[in-house]
Amino acid sequence: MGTPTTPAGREALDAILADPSHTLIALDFDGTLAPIVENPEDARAHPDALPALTALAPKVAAVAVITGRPAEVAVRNAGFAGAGAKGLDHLTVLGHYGAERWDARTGAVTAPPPHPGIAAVRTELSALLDGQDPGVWVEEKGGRAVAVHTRRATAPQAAFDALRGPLTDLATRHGLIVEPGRLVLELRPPGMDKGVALLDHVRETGARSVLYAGDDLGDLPAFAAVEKLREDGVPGLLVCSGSNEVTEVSARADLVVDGPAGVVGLLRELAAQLA
Ligand SMILES: O=P(O)(O)OC[C@H]1O[C@H](O[C@H]2O[C@H](CO)[C@@H](O)[C@H](O)[C@H]2O)[C@H](O)[C@@H](O)[C@@H]1O
Repeated sequence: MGTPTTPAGREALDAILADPSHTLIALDFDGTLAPIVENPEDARAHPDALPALTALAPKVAAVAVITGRPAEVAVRNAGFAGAGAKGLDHLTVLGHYGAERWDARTGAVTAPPPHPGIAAVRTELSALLDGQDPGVWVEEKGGRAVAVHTRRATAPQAAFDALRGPLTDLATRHGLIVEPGRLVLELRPPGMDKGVALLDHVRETGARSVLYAGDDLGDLPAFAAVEKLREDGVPGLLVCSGSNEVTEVSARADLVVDGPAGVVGLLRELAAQLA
């Protein structure tokens, strides 16, 4: 298992190893548990993710996946609902940045009503994207958000930069926010982020230490939440699933691992050490 490069990270790892039954393991999905691919529908958890999680979950207080995806999409693409997910009864998936929730114990999804701004934005989006590179496309997210992807454009970063301003104006006019990610600009309701979701889940589970792993800008509120928990005396280990697309996350992390394969290796090692 890699060694955290910061004193706070080493303290948190020691706390996790000493008292795993009060540890919350919280993980992002895309880019952290699942390798990045061109088509979001094709994203699947790393093949070793499920075995690693089923080995680790019974040894800790709780495991949560906190994702921008609809909860049921993350559940399906991670393979959490199938027979291979034995031992994951303490697993919760917090979708749409924490606005939605799926619990392994019940298999049910709870969600607030859709924000009316999403339908309004959807009707204006085609005109705004008219004339864009044909590789720019819109992901529908169950009527609760829309994501404009530029990964397939001829010049992905230039398309992202050009669209950011107009999409922000559009979102603002309809009471939404823009969540920038890895070559994606998501228009979604305000009021929830991964930091709020993580703090709520720490309170709910009574966790006394936390590990959070993420790779993207949308994970930074969760990183800030862990930093706040540390100030309040709750040790937290910040893990970056490293990529060459986002540098802000590795700069804030205690431990940088090599993408989803590295995250899964860390989870597996943790499970082995706790045995
Ligand atoms: O919070 P996350 O689990 O990281 O989800 C955030 C967004 O991830 C998805 O997009 C990213 O992954 C795609 C599949 O690998 C990739 O094609 C895209 O470029 C990435 O940005 C997802 O499609 C979005 O809806 C999520 O908001």
